[in-house]
Amino acid sequence: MAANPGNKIRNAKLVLLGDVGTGKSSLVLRFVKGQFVEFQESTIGAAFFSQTLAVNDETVKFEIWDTAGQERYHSLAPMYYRGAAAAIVVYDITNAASFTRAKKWVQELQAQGNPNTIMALAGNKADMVEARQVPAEEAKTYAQENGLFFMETSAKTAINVNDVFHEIAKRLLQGQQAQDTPAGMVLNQRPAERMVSSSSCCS
Ligand SMILES: Nc1nc2c(ncn2[C@@H]2O[C@H](COP(=O)(O)OP(=O)(O)OP(=O)(O)O)[C@@H](O)[C@H]2O)c(=O)[nH]1
Repeated sequence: MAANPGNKIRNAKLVLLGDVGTGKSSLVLRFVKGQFVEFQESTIGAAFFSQTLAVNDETVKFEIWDTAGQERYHSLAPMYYRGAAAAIVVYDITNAASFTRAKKWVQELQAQGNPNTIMALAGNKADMVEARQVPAEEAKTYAQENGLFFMETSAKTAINVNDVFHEIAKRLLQGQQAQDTPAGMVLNQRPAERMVSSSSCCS
């Protein structure tokens, strides 16, 4: 649904974390540009994107940091998750080690991050069920026990990709109503847009 002109735009910093090759960049590319590439290059450092999403008559402008999964960039991660309103921790359903890594990211966020950060767990590559190593039920239980919401996604087929961002936007807006100044969000008064702006840099 398109937002009304003159509605509020809420800026929200969002970070993607997860093991190398789990599909973080691919999820962002799918969400921001509606595209998928089979041979997505590994991220160096981090890449920045922005995308707006309308929920009812309100608009969230996501400022997205897509971090590099390679271990050598681990020490940079706090720069990106600090002050984030939301985090998507990504694993690959065909790679059990990436689920173990995802749990470590959750632990780190819980220990170092902002307690108000909305956390999503995305089991990506859901189109590859024949190679599944992580049962959906196991991830769902883990997410419930740790205060995350969980979805299996596919950047390739687009299944649940917009839904993850939409659910985050909804929760951010609900949180906004409950709290006057939630961390990581800035309130602006600007004309409404629906998924209209996108940009990237720094990859
Ligand atoms: N089949 C399938 N392949 C995917 C999916 N998402 C990503 N890939 C592929 O997985 C590989 C890695 O994807 P990336 O998006 O680069 O993964 P990343 O997590 O950003 O990797 P780093 O930047 O190295 O941390 C690429 O070859 C993608 O085409 C998916 O949903 N399904």
